[in-house]
Amino acid sequence: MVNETVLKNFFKYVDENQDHYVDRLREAVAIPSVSSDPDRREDVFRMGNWLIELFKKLGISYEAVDVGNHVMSGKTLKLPPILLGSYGNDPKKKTILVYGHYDVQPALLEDGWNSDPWKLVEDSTGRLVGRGSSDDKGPIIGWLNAIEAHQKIGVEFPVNLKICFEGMEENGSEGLDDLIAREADKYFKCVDAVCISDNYWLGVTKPCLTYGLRGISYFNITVSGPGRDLHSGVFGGTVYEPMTDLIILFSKLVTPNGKILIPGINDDVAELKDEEMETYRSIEFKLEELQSAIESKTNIYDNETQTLQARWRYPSLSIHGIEGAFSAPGVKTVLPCKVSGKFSIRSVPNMDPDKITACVDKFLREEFGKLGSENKLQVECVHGAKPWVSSPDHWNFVAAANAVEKVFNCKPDLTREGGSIPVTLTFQDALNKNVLLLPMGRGDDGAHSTNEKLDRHNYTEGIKLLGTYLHEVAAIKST
Ligand SMILES: C[C@H](N)C(=O)N[C@@H](Cc1c[nH]cn1)C(=O)O
Ligand SMILES: [Zn+2]
Ligand SMILES: [Zn+2]
Repeated sequence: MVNETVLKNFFKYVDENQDHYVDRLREAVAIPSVSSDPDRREDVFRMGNWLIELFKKLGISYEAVDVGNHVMSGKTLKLPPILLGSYGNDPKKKTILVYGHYDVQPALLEDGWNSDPWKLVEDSTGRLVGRGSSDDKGPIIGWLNAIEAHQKIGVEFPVNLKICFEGMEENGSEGLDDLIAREADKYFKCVDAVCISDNYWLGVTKPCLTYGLRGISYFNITVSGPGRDLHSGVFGGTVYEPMTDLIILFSKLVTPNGKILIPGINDDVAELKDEEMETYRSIEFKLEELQSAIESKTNIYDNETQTLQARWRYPSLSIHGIEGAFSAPGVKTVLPCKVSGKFSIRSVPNMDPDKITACVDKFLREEFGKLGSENKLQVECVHGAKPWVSSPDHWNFVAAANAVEKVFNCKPDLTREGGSIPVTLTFQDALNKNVLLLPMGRGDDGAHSTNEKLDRHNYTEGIKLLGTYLHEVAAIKST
């Protein structure tokens, strides 16, 4: 049984120290730890060091594992350290592994932010706006705040905690799978279950536990031809233009209503069974919540079930951008000599990353051949991760559901997630343990988008939720 007095004191302490936690998040957001930008790599290291200082303050023993180098945009860069922390080592207690990431997506004021993305600001409704607030700095700091609160109220921590924080999640989690394989029987040996707080509620009111993720295959397709950028007046009409070829290729990938046109891609999608249909009926989700999150009525489907299915159990293809293309304001009449188009495919059971790459490569080469262009095409899958679906019946999920009831006074929805957290399946397979996704933020947080936020309420209740989950884990029979 969980000691209710302990929880009451813990909740009270968290409530009374909210501003301290917000200040801590503010410090973290101020470090622009963008893993996909070579010029920001030092900041990713700075963020790792910031966490190490907090580990030291909280008495968490740690190792900052150097996982070597990688090449990005032609530059050899050091990979940020993977932080492995241990808090407690009592053989009578369960051991929970928590994972999160300290890198973030890029953000520029001119993308449409209402304030500097690296300065956490709180609006009048308690929205804490700043890059990484929800994805994933709020949640990772949430675990550490929960430890600190226990120390301050003088309460024994209910479990042994193993921590794995990486700085490359938004850029393919390089080095992590190998480290987990190496450490499965060492650092990760005593782990009883895994908890990841790195996704979002479905809507804005109801907490959820998540048991599925889509996979991702991220592609770069480069079309090159002329030896340098050219004047379109002087050379336009006389040369094969890389941008024209690329746009034609892009136009062949997907229809406006999301149907992927690459032969073979949809072949392995798991069949929809009656039991799965049942799972959509009980979920509290309204199209209005989606429309509010996307700030428009540009949704493809006019009902909730099809919308959820499109997000969770069918693949999607999104076009993200073109490197090398002129994008600044003004009228530059350039003809770019080399452009790289970026798109990704979110995959679902039973799709396989290698087969996806083979289908994409074959299709693009065939379509490029049809253009009769003298330019060159290069197709590269930058990173690929498999989808993941697990069973929410495990004690790990039951403990989390109990915690949701204690903190939010309601039963959580059981959801799948449209996004990807590549390491989830790795942990499940390498450690042979249950993995639970326990989100802190709301569906309208705008992760990866402009004006990303984490509501103060979600942050503070989230700290309580993570701590209470650990108490529930300690109290539950784990057979
Ligand atoms: C759900 C998680 N917070 C997240 O945002 N994951 C990213 C992972 C990724 C893969 N390539 C680049 N980023 C995502 O789903 O896009
Ligand atoms: Zn993310
Ligand atoms: Zn994330």
